[in-house]
Amino acid sequence: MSNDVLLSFVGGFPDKRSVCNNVCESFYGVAIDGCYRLLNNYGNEFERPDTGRKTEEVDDVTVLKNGVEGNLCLATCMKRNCVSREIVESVYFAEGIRNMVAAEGEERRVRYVKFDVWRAFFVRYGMEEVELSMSSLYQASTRFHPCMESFDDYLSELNESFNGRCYNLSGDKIKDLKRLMPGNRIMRESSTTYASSYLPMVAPRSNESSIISVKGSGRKSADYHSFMKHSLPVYKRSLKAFRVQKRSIDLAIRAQCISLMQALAIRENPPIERLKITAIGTTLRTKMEQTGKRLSCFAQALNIPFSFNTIMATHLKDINQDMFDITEDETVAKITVTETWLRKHRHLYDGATRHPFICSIRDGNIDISAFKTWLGQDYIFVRAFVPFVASVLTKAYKGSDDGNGDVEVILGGVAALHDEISWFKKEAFKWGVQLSSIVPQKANQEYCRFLESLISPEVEYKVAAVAFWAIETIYQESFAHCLEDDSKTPPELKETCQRWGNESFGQYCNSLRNIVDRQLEKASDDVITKAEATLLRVLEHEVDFWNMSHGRT
Ligand SMILES: Cc1ncc(CN)c(N)n1
Repeated sequence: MSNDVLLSFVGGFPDKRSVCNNVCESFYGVAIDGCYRLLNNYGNEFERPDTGRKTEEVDDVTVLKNGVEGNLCLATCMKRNCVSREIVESVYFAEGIRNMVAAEGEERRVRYVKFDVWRAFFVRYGMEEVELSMSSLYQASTRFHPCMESFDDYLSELNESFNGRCYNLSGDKIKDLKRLMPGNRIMRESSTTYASSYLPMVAPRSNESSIISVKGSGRKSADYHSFMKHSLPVYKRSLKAFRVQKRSIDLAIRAQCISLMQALAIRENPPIERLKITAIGTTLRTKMEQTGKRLSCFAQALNIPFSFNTIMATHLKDINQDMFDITEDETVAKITVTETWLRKHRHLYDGATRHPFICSIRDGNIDISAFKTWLGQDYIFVRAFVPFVASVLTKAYKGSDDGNGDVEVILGGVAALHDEISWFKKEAFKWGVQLSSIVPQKANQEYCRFLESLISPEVEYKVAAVAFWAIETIYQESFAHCLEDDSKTPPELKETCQRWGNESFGQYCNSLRNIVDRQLEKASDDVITKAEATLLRVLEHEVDFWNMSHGRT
C-alpha cells in the first residue's frame, strides 16, 4: 500500500483527537487526497490561502517509496462516514499507517527529505509559512519542560543549536511567553502532560529567522539533546520519533486518561471517589510506571483521588481477573475485540442494522413489493451461505483447539440453515414469489462472490468466523428492532422478524461472538487487521443488500 503514498503528515493535538486519529486522518488526507490537503491539522502555523484552512504543527512528514500522485480526493468523493471510505482507509492504507506508527528498524520504509524539500512541498500545495503563534511557542515551552530546567534554558538551547539563526525572539515576546508560563510546578506538569504526548522539535529555516514548525515527537530528553546537535538528523530523528510503538503505551494511556480525568474533575454529581487505572502490558514496565507517575501528578493537580497499577504478562491472553487489585464492590470489564470494532464502526454498523428498509418494516410502512424482492433475493443468498458456513465449520474443525465447542456452535448454524431454506420456500409460496425465476441482482451477486472468496482455504478460520458472526448478527439486530414494543411491524411480517429477531437466535449470535473474541485474543496483528476489514466488507454488503431490496440500486 505504501507504494501508493507519496507523502504524509501527522499533526494535530492529542487533546482534540486521539493520536491515532491524527496519524491516520492526516495520513489519508495526504495519501489518498491527490490535492494533498491537510485534513486534520489544527491551528495557524501553515495557512492555506485558498481555503483559509489552517494547520498547526505539521508534526511529521514521511515520504514513502514510489509515490503516485493520484487524483482521487478522498475528502470530496467519499463522505467521512461512507463505508467505502472506511474500507479504503482500513484496508488499503492500513499497512502504510502501520508503517508509519508502528514499524521499527528495517521494517520501516521511509525516505528522508531535506528541509527545503519539505518547505517546497508546502509551497507547492498552497501552504504559506507564517510566524509561530504565541500559543504554539507556549505549547512548545511546556513540552520541553521535562528536560529543561527553565524556559530560559530552553530558549538559549534553541539559539545555540541553530546559531541564533532561527529562533530570534525579541525581548518582548520572551516576556510574554514567560508570563504565560504557569509558575506552579504541578500545573506545569499537568499542562506538560496534557500537551506532551509529543515533545516538540524546532527546525530551522536556513537563512531566516522564524521557526517553521514545531515538531511533535514523544522522545525523551536525552534524545532531544542529541537531536539539537545535528540539524539534518532532525529530520531523520523526527521520522523515527513518531513511531509510536514504544511510546504508544504512554501516548495511548495519557491521551485517554487525561481527557477522562478532566471530565471527572468537573463532574459534580456523583463526585468521583477514586480513579483506578491499571495499565496492562507485555513489555516496557518502566515506561508504564513513568506514565503512572505523570498521571498521578495530573490527578493530584485536579484533586482526583487516584491510583495507578501496572500489570505485566507474557501474553495478553494470560491476563485474568485475579491479577487486578479489585475489591468486592468492583468488577473488571473487559473490552473485547468485537466490542472495540463495534464502537469504532458504530455508524456503519447502525447503517446496516437500522437501514431504511428495516425501519420501514418497523414503522409499518414497508412497500410489500420491496419485501418480496428481499424475500426472493435472500433465498438465493441463503443458498450461497450454506457452503460458506460449511467451510467455516471445516476450518473450525481443522484450525481451532476446540476445547471450547466452536464446532458444535457452528454445526448448529449449518443445521438451522436447512430449516431456513424450507421457510423461504414456504414464505415465497405465501407471497406468490416464484423462487425458480428469481435472478440474483448485482448487490446479491457481489455478496455471494464475497462469500465464495471467504471459502478459500487461504482465508483463516478467525477471519471467516468474523464474517459469519457479523452476517448473522446484523440480521438478528435488524429484525429484533422490528419486534420492539413500540414497533408497528405489520402482523403478516412478524413471523419473518421472529425468525432472526428471536432471543434464541440472539444467544446463538452471542456464542458466535464469543468464538470470534476468543479466537482473536490469540491472533496476530495481521489477522486482526484482515478480520476487521472483513467485518467492514460484510457491513457494506449488508447495506447494499438492503438498498437493493428497497429499490435503491
Ligand atoms: C443478506 C443476508 N444477511 C444475513 C442473513 C442471515 N443469515 C441473511 N439471511 N441474508
